[in-house]
Amino acid sequence: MTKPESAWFNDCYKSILDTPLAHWLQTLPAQMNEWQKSQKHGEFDKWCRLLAKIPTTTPSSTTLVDEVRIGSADDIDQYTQKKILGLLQQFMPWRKGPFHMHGIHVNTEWRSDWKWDRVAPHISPLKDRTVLDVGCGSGYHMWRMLGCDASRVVGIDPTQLFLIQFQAIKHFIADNRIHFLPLGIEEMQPLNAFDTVFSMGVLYHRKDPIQFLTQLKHQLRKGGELVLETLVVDGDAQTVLMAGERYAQMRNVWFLPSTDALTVWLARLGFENIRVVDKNFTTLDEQRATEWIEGQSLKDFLDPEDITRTIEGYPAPQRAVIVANRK
Ligand SMILES: Nc1ncnc2c1ncn2[C@@H]1O[C@H](C[S@+](CC[C@H]([NH3+])C(=O)[O-])CC(=O)[O-])[C@@H](O)[C@H]1O
Repeated sequence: MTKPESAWFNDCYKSILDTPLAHWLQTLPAQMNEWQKSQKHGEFDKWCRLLAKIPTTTPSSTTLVDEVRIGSADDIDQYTQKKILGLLQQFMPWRKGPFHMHGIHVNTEWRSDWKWDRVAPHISPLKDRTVLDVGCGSGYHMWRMLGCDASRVVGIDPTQLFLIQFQAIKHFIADNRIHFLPLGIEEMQPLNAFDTVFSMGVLYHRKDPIQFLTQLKHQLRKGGELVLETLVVDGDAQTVLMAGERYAQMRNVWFLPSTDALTVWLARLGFENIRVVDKNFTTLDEQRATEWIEGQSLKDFLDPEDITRTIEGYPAPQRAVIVANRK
């Protein structure tokens, strides 16, 4: 029997035939076959069996424009709603959202819609653009990109539970313009093809941020737009914070540049028209513990005496959005 992920990947291949991404087919199918053979998470097949149990419904409406909302509670009976809820709970922790499905509110750790509201006014209209979201998490922002009429949205993220969360949402929205591939950016061939590349919340997780930005550039066509969102610190063009073992309890945080330093990096790497369009301290309302995650959230990672500092004594999380074009 065909594995569910084979069907997902095949749909993706079909949807990029005869598009500016067609040359990806030179490497992608072999790479995903290899992934299936040797990289699948121990729980992956179990998650797929749970996914297959999600009832098929006929949503009365779907909106992706101001929020991600699929159908209403009235479209289904209470038993079906409980069944969907129970299955979605199996895919916890749900970090990026929120999602509304048939009256179920997946109240995620993050209000990712607030980030989108800070980003969206400053970018080129996505209508008819081919878009890549690097480090897409559950795919929340991908749905919002589709809501802006992008012609194709591809998300990559190596965390396999997020692929499952994405497919759980896609179960309710059959749309062949949107695909998630369980890859890290470093595994992608340089496609030089996307009109817009988003990378939100990833740069600080990369040990070599210069290489990372170069990899993002090589996914864009000439003139294409990079939308970069990352943790920053105050300071001049020479200021970059390298955290110690942990930053706000996260182990895998490397470089937090100032926006001026980031602008220098981008200019040196061959970007132009570089604009810092937003800067914002993450609030305790935007990232908080809910019933959809197990464990702690931002409040527990800040100094209880002074929330302008992390528990380790660094400046509290401040995020910037930078938009630039590939020369
Ligand atoms: N090498 C890699 N290549 C691609 N993705 C990666 C890599 N390494 C880690 N990730 C993925 O990058 C995402 C970062 S979260 C941002 C989500 C969304 N964009 C958001 O803006 O809310 C931010 C955070 O929670 O700190 C995770 O989903 C990782 O699996």
